[in-house]
Amino acid sequence: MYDFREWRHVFKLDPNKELSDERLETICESGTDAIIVGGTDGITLEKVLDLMARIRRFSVPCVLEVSSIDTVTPGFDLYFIPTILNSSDTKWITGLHHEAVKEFGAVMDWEEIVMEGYCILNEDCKAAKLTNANTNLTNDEVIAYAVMAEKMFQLPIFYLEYSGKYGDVELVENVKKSLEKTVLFYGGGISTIEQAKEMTKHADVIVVGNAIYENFELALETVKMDPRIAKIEK
Ligand SMILES: CC(C)=CCC/C(C)=C/CC/C(C)=C/CC/C(C)=C/CC/C(C)=C/CC/C(C)=C/CC/C(C)=C/COP(=O)(O)OP(=O)(O)O
Ligand SMILES: O=P(O)(O)OC[C@@H](O)CO
Ligand SMILES: [Mg+2]
Repeated sequence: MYDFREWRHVFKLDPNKELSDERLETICESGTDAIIVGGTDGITLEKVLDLMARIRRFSVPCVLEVSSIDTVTPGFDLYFIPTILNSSDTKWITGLHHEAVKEFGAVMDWEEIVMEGYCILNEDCKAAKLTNANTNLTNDEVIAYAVMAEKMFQLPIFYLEYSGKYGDVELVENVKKSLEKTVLFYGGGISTIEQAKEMTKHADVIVVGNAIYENFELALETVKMDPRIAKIEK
């Protein structure tokens, strides 16, 4: 299923982190809607290619979330391109994107490319530091970014990013209410099925990343928040 509008749950795998073949198979066959390959630091083309080849043994949709121009490679089902709406450096909003389109424009298949408007809210996460994101935002300011993503820029995805920290459920609920068409991704600190269920009530898609590397069994359980999968398991 390559239509991210239908997704509810995805795992984000970091090419810079170790995962055994057995665990990778369990993740890919878990019933999750897709695997996103992405991370902030230590990402090399070699590591991306290796992880892509290992995921490709399974039928789950496989997405590259592009974090640098040097690590883009053909072979993924979709390419998610972050633009950090609350970055204070234009490089992370349109700068690198401009360079990439200059370099790859002629070979880019726009049907496979999906823009993500990020709002990063955990000041301590690597992505916030790298992009110099202004995380000191009121709820109204976050909502304004969501509305800009949808109404001004017509971005298909708005991504509330708390990487490494469980976020503010009420804010996620209010952001969701402010969106009509743009799909709301929530990622950050989901490590139990209870948290997965709580965020799923509001976000369209929840993203589980670090928990895979920290408590594999609990991370795996987060898939079961999806009634489609829970039903199969009953
Ligand atoms: C033939 C061919 C090569 C086809 C492909 C064509 C194609 C798709 C070309 C790409 C074109 C393009 C426009 C590329 C974009 C260029 C680019 C580098 C944009 C910038 C992206 C960006 C803003 C990156 C910043 C880092 C970031 C926000 C990454 C997102 C992932 C994220 C938030 C991870 C969370 O952090 P994590 O690493 O998990 O943290 P921990 O390690 O602490 O867990
Ligand atoms: O790693 P965690 O905290 O689960 O966050 C998931 C994802 O949003 C990271 O980009
Ligand atoms: Mg991570």
